[in-house]
Amino acid sequence: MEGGVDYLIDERKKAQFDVEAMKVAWAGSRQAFELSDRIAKLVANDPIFEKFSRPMLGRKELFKNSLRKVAHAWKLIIDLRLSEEEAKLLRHYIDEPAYTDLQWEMFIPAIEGQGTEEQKRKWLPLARKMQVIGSYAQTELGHGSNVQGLETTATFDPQTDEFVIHSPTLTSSKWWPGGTAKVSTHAIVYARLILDGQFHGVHGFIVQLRNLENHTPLPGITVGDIGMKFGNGAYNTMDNGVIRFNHVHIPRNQMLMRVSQVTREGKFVQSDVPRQLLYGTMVYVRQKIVADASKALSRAVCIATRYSAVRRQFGSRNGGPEIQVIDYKTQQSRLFPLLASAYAFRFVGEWLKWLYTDVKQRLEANDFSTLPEAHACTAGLKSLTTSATADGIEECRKLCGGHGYLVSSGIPELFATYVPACTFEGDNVVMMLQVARFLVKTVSELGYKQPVGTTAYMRRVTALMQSNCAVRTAEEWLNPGVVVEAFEARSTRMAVACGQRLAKFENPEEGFAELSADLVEASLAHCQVIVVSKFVEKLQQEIPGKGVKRLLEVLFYVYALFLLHKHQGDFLATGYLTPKQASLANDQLRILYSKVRPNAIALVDSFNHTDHLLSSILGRYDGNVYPKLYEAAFNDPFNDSDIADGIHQYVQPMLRQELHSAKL
Ligand SMILES: CCCCCCCCCCC/C=C/C(=O)SCCNC(=O)CCNC(=O)[C@H](O)C(C)(C)COP(=O)(O)OP(=O)(O)OC[C@H]1O[C@@H](n2cnc3c(N)ncnc32)[C@H](O)[C@@H]1OP(=O)(O)O
Ligand SMILES: Cc1cc2nc3c(=O)[nH]c(=O)nc-3n(C[C@H](O)[C@H](O)[C@H](O)COP(=O)(O)OP(=O)(O)OC[C@H]3O[C@@H](n4cnc5c(N)ncnc54)[C@H](O)[C@@H]3O)c2cc1C
Repeated sequence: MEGGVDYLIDERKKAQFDVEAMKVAWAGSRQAFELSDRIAKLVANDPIFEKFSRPMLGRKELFKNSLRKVAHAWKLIIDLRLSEEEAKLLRHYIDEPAYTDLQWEMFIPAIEGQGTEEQKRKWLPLARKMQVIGSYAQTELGHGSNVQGLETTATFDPQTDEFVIHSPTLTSSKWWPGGTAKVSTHAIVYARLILDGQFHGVHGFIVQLRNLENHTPLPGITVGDIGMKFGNGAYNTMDNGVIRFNHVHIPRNQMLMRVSQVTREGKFVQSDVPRQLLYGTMVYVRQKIVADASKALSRAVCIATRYSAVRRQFGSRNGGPEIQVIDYKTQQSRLFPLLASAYAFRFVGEWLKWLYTDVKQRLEANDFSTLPEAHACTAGLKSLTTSATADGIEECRKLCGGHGYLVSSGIPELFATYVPACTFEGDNVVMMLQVARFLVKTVSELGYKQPVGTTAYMRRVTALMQSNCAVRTAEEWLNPGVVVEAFEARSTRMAVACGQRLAKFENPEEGFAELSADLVEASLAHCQVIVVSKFVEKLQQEIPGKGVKRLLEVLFYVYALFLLHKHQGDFLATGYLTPKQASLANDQLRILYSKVRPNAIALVDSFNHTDHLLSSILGRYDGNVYPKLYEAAFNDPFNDSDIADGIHQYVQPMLRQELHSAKL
């Protein structure tokens, strides 16, 4: 803290709950809290992990610096004997997209999920020791969302017992795989399997890209970087690559063969494992992305909340201080729902992790029954949480006024790094359409099949379609059962209405395409039911610490009633609510904001973000914003000299009316 002064001390004194206990509730357990706190401090205190200067670096310098950080981190992992969990936290706190994300979150999981026991025995130890570095090369220049449309071919050659990997067209060039352009030695390449001239679907193949001795690309492989991406630092620490294969031979045993096999004779064998397991890595990463959303949103909210308490604007009386902008109701109505969303996403992420672990165990035991539900949940929640987080970060920038636009606010880089999460691992609209397929199927089977899991509420379809909300006062909205029922009724009604309209089409696919915008809205409504219900389930657990549960209840109502207010068109159009009830919900929301207000700073302190992670002058823990902004401006290398390069050459001739004779 700057000179020991805490400019937010009075704000912190207002807290009505035990902040230390809330930190534990946010982390999930005391052990989780202590672990992440230790790793966060390890990173914050290590000068190699400095990141404030990142946006000022050119691409090559930025990339080299990122390689240095990864190497240093790996050395720490070995020297300090960090566990896999600690190593993951280390990567999170270093906060820099790098090839290791692909190694640990895609290459290794792909082999774990789609490889045979023999393949796992061979490749996993090498990958876990970083003796091979792998990436995930699925997307191509011409196709990303449509995986079945990929053009790269893997043709079996029975003479040599090899597959020949080839890029037959320009659009078949692999395009985007992270870590590939400059680093990875291997990639899981998704390609159309061709046996004896016959196409057998898209499969994953382990392809070596570079020579392990001198790192040069192997013969037949053309590889490079796809170019600068959005933002300056941001995702540009990652070497997203383009790869072109010219008849590259790989051994037959490098096709990932858990789902299907190719025999020595070149016969295709489809095992009992469903083909969808080929998409299993994406299910895993989507679940991780949901868990990550609350981390990103909480960072932006922490910055905007602290700055809103520091910033004063208008309303001075008798020469006294002006009003803190956090006290404006408009500021609260934009900021506090985001604060509540960060908590909501944290808890739904925790639940989704549990769901994924359960599905993974079942898959290992060849029980595939819960895979469709896991796919719909991960796809839908990935879409909901990343869209809301990306929009939320941008809202936080606006909440910080002009200073939010400065790189030193920490928000522009956070936004630029985060926003591709709406696209990668499945475009958010395409993902919601997957949920829609699942919902339509569930609704069409309601007459004879009991929905289970997250759609179980639709068992009460008759009641949810017929009964209406009974709320008569704003106070009556403070009932979790009433709130959840409203979300369930709206979702059921939207899904059933879509089902009824779809039934009028002769061709169901045509109907699906025609109604897709409505189906996306119905899917969002269903995903909101999941988030709201999981928040309630969290509140039903024991949550220790003075005032902690009460504050979380307040945040639950803020989250749910804000959504209700935002989507009141749906709630009214489906007939579950009256305009009066929607208006009472909004009245309650204002009361809730005043309950959040004294606790706002303590609630963002509970995220336990270090100043290093926030990398934000506006979000500093001590609130010492203005002197630090001023200092940072004059520390900018652009201010090294009063006379910038080019002034004498281009400005002075103009001032002197001598441009005609100047050398431009
Ligand atoms: C932010 C930091 C977090 C930390 C994590 C680290 C991050 C690492 C860095 C990430 C970098 C980014 C990497 C990438 O982007 S990799 C590329 C990702 N690509 C995609 O996501 C492509 C999206 N497209 C698809 O998933 C599919 O093609 C799509 C589902 C859209 C359509 O596929 P297809 O045409 O084959 O399928 P159908 O619609 O006909 O469905 C057939 C049936 O299969 C079911 N299905 C589909 N997907 C899955 C799945 N993943 N799991 C299980 N089941 C699935 C589908 O429901 C159909 O079922 P039914 O027949 O029963 O209806
Ligand atoms: C930063 C970043 C990192 C990435 N890393 C990797 C990686 O490591 N490995 C890898 O393989 N890939 C990677 N990708 C690629 C990523 O997975 C794809 O970009 C993503 O899946 C979206 O596919 P697309 O680009 O084909 O988009 P498109 O599908 O072309 O989307 C374009 C537009 O069309 C719409 N659209 C598409 N299909 C439909 C439909 N059926 N119905 C309605 N609307 C539709 C979309 O909503 C969108 O608005 C990365 C991408 C980014 C941005």
